[in-house]
Amino acid sequence: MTYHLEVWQGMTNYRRFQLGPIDLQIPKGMITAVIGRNGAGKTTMLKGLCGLPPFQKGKVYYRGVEIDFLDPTIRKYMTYISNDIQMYSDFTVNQAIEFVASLHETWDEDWFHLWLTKFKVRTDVQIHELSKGMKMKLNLLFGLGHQPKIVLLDEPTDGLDSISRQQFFDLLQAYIADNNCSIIISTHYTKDVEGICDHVVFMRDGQVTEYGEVEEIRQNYRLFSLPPNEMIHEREGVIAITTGVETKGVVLTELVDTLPENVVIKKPTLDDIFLYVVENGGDVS
Ligand SMILES: Nc1ncnc2c1ncn2[C@@H]1O[C@H](COP(=O)(O)OP(=O)(O)OP(=O)(O)O)[C@@H](O)[C@H]1O
Repeated sequence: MTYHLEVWQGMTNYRRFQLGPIDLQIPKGMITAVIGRNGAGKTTMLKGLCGLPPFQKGKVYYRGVEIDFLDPTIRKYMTYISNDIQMYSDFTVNQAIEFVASLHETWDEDWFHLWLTKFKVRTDVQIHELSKGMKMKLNLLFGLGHQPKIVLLDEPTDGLDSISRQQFFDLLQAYIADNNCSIIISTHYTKDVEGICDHVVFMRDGQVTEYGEVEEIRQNYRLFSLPPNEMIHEREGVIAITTGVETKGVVLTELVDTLPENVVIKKPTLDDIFLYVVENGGDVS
């Protein structure tokens, strides 16, 4: 299978931080969430994938062909959308639209205005007069207006209220359905992307600790809980945290039968897997 976007042995070294080596395959027509705590290396990896800047070592492929990050035409099919919005602050929204549209041959005027109207962004005001949420929505539309095939979004919903967040994801789902593209979203807030993403990449300390289809990963584990006085011994495949209220943890699905009979078993959410496996256990398998 040829994946839409692939990285082999991607590495970046800063003075106090090493990212990778990372191997990843990103499928087409899906949303992939990159989840990790602050400083895990999400931004460094997203930027490496689109060459802003490229990984210091390793190769990135688009539809099976190695990307040459010195080639400016990659900007036609790839976009990196940061949530650090400092754009054209004194322009009116209309002036900014005219400017951004002029930068792209493939700018889709109808699509852009459809979503501008849905998002109710005023166009006659200066950008600095817009609320943070409106700026973030406009920023997203600016990033997608030329209809790129690889969309990298760095913590796109940080600071958005729940309705704006929903609108944001509605747009992304409509976009992916129309464009058959790949969307990669980084976040440190798992609940944000639960139910939205099809694939997930968990990161910790500059490394990818787990990745794959969300449903498959959820099937690999079970969440268990016990009264707090019933301790459970952690061992390979079993991670538990005891609080005053209960002992709770995750277990590899194939080891469920080895737990005490009175455990309550549930299917874990992505958030459970992030908390127990990625952040606490590191590696249960
Ligand atoms: N240009 C740089 N020079 C030196 N160190 C850097 C540089 N950029 C990032 N780092 C370091 O690399 C590490 C990973 O940063 P990165 O921004 O990739 O993490 P992140 O997971 O996106 O974090 P956050 O969720 O806080 O945005 C951090 O320790 C950061 O200080």
